[in-house]
Amino acid sequence: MNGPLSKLVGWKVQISRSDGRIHSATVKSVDADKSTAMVEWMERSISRGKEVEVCDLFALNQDLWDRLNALTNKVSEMAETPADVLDKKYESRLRSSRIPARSASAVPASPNVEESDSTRSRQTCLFQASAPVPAAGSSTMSSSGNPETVRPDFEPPSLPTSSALSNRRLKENSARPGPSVPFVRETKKEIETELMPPPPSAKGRRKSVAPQEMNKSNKRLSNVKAIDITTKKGKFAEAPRPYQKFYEMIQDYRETLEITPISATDLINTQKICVCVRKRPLNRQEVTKKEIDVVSVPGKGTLLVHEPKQKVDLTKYLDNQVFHFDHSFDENVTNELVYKFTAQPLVQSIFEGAMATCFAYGQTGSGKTHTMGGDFTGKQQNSAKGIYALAAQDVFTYLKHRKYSCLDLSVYVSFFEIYNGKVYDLLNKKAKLRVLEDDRQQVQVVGLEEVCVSTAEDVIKIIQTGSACRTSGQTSANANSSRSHAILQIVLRRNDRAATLHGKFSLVDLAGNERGTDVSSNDRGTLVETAEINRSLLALKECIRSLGKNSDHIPFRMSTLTKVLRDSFIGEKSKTCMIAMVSPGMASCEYTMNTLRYADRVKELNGNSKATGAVKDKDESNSSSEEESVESTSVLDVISQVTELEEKVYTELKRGNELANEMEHVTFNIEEGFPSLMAYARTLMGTLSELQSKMDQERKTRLNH
Ligand SMILES: Nc1ncnc2c1ncn2[C@@H]1O[C@H](COP(=O)(O)OP(=O)(O)OP(=O)(O)O)[C@@H](O)[C@H]1O
Repeated sequence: MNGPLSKLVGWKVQISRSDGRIHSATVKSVDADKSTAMVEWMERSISRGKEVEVCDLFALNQDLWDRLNALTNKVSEMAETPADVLDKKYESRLRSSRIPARSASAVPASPNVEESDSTRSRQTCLFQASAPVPAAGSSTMSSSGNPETVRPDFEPPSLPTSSALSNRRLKENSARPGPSVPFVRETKKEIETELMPPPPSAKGRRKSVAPQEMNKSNKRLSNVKAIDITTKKGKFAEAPRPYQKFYEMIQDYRETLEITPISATDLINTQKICVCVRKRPLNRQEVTKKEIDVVSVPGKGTLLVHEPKQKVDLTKYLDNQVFHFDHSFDENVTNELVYKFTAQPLVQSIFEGAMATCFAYGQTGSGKTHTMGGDFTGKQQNSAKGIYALAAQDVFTYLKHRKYSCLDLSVYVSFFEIYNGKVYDLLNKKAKLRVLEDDRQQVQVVGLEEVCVSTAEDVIKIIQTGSACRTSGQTSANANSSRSHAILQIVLRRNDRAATLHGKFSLVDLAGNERGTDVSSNDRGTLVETAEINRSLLALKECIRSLGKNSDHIPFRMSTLTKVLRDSFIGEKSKTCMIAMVSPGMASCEYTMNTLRYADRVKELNGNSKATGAVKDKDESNSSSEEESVESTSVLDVISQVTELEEKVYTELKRGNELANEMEHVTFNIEEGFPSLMAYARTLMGTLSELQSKMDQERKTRLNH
C-alpha cells in the first residue's frame, strides 16, 4: 500500500478504548480499502492490538494531518514515481472515503445523538440534504460571489465532507471569471488540499479538547462518519454500515485478545496429519458493502468466529467460537509463509519414499486457488507464487542434494481434475480417463499424461496450461465457481529401476465445500454434482481419519477422489496436510463454521493432538470418534443407495414423459397403449416404495441407536 496513509505505519498515535481510556499505540499497518489501521500497544507486558477507523485516528490525533501533509507536500514536489501512480489510484478512494475533513474536531456536539441505526440513517439524509457548509468561523463565497454569513458556534452540526469541500471549490470556480475547471479533472494536489489544515482563522478557533471530551467527540464522529458523498457523482451518500452494533461488539471483543501473529521463526508441525486454517482478507466487493469481518486470528493456531446472534427479545449478542489448529494464518500472511508451515515440511518425505498430500479445503471464493495456484493480479494468476510452484522449486533443490542425488530420480508431473466423479486430464485436452483397481488394490488412472520435467519453470508452465482448462459450472451460489477437484501430482521415479515409483506429492485444490449443501437449485445436474461433491468430501475426511488412526481399513472406494489418492492414506511414511480456507465476511459465517467443523473433525484423531475443536463443542467431542466414523460411513452408504434409486426414478419419469407425448398423438390407440401405461405406473410405484422403505429402515436403525 503506497498511498498517503501508508506513511502512518510506525507512527505513535493516541487511540481511544471502548472503556473511554485514551492512550498511545503504534500504527502497524493501514488498509486503505477499509479505511482502517491496525494499532498495537503493550499492556501489562502483553502485546495487544486493535483495528481502528482511520477517521477516528485523525479525529483523536490533531497533529496527524500536519505531519502527514508535511510529508505528502514533500512527495508532491518530486517527479512522478510509480508510488505516485498508486497514490493517484488512492485518490479516488480518498474522495469517497470516510475520512472526515480536518475541521472535524470543530463539529459541535449534537445533544441527542443516539447510537441507533435509524438515527444514523436519519443523519445521513440530513447531511445529504443540507448545503455544504464551511467550518465554523470560516467564510466562503456563495454562488453569487458574495461572502456568506459566518455561522455561530452554536448552530447545528455540519461536517464539511470531502464532497462538501469539493462542491465548495466548484462554487468558487463558477463564481470566478474565466472558464470553470471541470470537477472530474481534479488534480492530486487539489485532493491533497482536502487534507490541509483549515485556514488560520478556523484553526485559531479550534478548541482544545480534553481527552474525555475528545473521546465523546470521537464517538460523535463515528456517528456521522457515514455521511460522505461520492464526489464524482456528487449526490450519492455512502450507505451506513449494516449491523453496526455487531461490528462494534466484535471490535470491543478484539481489544481483549492477545495477538501473536505467526512468524517465520515459529516451530513447524511435523506430525503425520497437519491441519491449518487460513483467513483471507475482505475483498473489494465486501469492503464496498461494508461487510463485517467476523473472524479473528490471534495466532498460535487459534481462530475465532464471532457469530452474530439475536435473542428472542431481540437483544443482539456474539457467539464467540474458538477453534484450535496446528497453525492459523491471518489475512496478512503471504503464500510463502503458508507454504513454509504446510506443504514444505512434506517435500522431503517424498524423497524418503513417502506419499504426501496437501489439500486446500473451503468455501468457493475463500482462497483455495489463490493459495495453491498463486495470487491474482487482476485476472492474471501469478503461478510462481502458489504452493504448487513453491513445492516444485523445493523438489528440484532436494533432487540436487547429495543425500538424494545417488537415488537417480526423475521428476514427472501430472495434472487432472475430478468432476462429477469422472477424471479429466488437464494436460491432454481434458481427455476423460478411467480409474481402474487391480487385484492388489492398486488404483490406476488409465492413460494419464505424466510429463517429465527438469526445472521448476517447466512445472509452472504446466500449472498455467492445466489451470486454464479447469472445469467451472454455474450455481445459484456463485456464477463462476469451481465445482471440480484439481490435483497436481509431482512424482519421483527411479531411473535405474525401470521408472518405478519412489515418492509422490499430491497437491489438491478441492471443489467449494458449500456445494455439498447447496440444494437450492432445481436443476437435476447441479443436484447430482452437489451429491457427488458431498460424497467425496465426506469420504476424504474418513480416509484422513483412518490414516490418523493407522487403521487397516481405509474407506477409499467411497469416491473417485479417495480412490485416486489411495496411496496417500496408506503406509507408515504417508503425511497429509489440510489447509482450511475461510472467508471473513458475516455473510459467509455459516459456511465458515462448516469448514472449521470439518477441519476440526479431520484433526481430532491425530494421535498427538490435544484439545482441538470449538470450545463450545467440547462435550460433544467426548463421544466415541470410532462410532462417529462408522456412522459417517453408514450415512455415505445410504446416500449412495438413495442416489441410485433416485436415478432409477428419474429414468422412469423420463419414460412416463415419452408415454404422455405418445398419448397426445392422434394415432394413439388406447387399447394398445393402456398396458404400457399400467406397466409404467407399477414400475414407478415400485421404485418409489423401495426408496421409501430404504429411508424408513434407516430411520428405525437410527432410532434404535
Ligand atoms: N489470502 C488472500 N489474499 C488476498 N486475496 C485473496 C486471498 N485469498 C483469496 N483471495 C482473492 O479472493 C478471490 C477468490 O479466491 P480463490 O479464487 O482463490 O477462491 P477459491 O476458494 O479457489 O474459489 P473457487 O472454489 O471458486 O475456486 C480471488 O480474487 C483471490 O485473489
